[in-house]
Amino acid sequence: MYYDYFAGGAGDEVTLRANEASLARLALVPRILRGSARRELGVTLLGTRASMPVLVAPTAFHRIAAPDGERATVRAVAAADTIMIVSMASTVAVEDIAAEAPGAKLWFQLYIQPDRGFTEAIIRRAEAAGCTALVITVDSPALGRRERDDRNDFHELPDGMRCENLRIGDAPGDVRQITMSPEISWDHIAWLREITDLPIVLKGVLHREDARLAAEAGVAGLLVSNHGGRQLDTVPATIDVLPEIVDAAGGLPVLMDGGIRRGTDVLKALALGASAVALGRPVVWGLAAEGEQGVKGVLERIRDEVDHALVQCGCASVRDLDRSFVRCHP
Ligand SMILES: Cc1cc2nc3c(=O)[nH]c(=O)nc-3n(C[C@H](O)[C@H](O)[C@H](O)COP(=O)(O)O)c2cc1C
Ligand SMILES: CCCCCCC(=O)C(=O)O
Repeated sequence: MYYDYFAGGAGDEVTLRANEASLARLALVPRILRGSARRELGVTLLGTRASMPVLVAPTAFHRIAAPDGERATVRAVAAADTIMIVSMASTVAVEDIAAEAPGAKLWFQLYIQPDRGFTEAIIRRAEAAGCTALVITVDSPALGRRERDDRNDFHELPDGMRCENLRIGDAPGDVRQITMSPEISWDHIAWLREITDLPIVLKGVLHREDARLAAEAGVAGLLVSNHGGRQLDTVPATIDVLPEIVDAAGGLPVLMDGGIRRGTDVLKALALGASAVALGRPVVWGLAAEGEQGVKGVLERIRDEVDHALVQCGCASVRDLDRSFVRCHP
């Protein structure tokens, strides 16, 4: 049941499969004879330095995967010196995640709740915990139809686990439910810009017109995402829309997630204009297999693969990549 929750997607899982399949269809075209002994993998995103262009995407309910849950994840992410986007649906409170690894680089993912006062209170908690950006998930006006969860009747967390960022009191049951609201609009983004100084990233952008509107709305960045194929099934693979979103975004930093499994996938996304990518399920698999060590293993393996793919492509830095490094297989 829990494996299905983490692994699964919406509907027939067409988009879930497409994310990896579209990346696999692209070929890398390396350059030669550009001698350089060392590679620079680091990137600066919205003022936060990450040691590599690979972030940890927000994923819910880590305590289902490992007893320590998000505490183990954040220790591993801090050791890797990259950014963890803490899910609003984490099973450890954002304050406790921050306290577990002082200095960890945290961004906070938010589902805007219909109750603006409650939404604002959550943002204040994220700010006070030291999160340096807000990632607003905008692909969820309703929860995706996840048929694996329906078949397994998985609709509640196990006893003793809650979405701790929605707690409103000390009793075990004093926790609100997350509402995915169809009423969220651009007005809410304007309101968020009024109430917080944190840079805002919109997560779940797939349409180029929305990229243009987002730039107009004054957000700081975009995350091209289809929620790992878990929201509307049959939407495009993220890598397939990335270039047109980059072109429409008016110079905003554009991140991407969905199907990134190898260093070569990271290079393809960067070559097509992403400033960085984020990993969802691979982090959960590392956590479930070996807790903190498992997440460290996933992050160090992908760092090594990015470095190896860069040297093979004749690049000294992730900034050397451009669209000429990628072709679609005939
Ligand atoms: C188990 C699971 C839980 C997720 N929880 C959240 C969440 O709480 N908030 C959110 O914005 N996205 C959530 N996502 C989507 C991820 O942030 C990300 O977009 C996706 O996993 C990337 O695809 P990948 O798993 O192929 O790497 C979740 C994804 C998975 C697999
Ligand atoms: C109604 C609670 C949903 C939790 C959100 C987790 C999530 O985004 C996911 O993809 O699962």
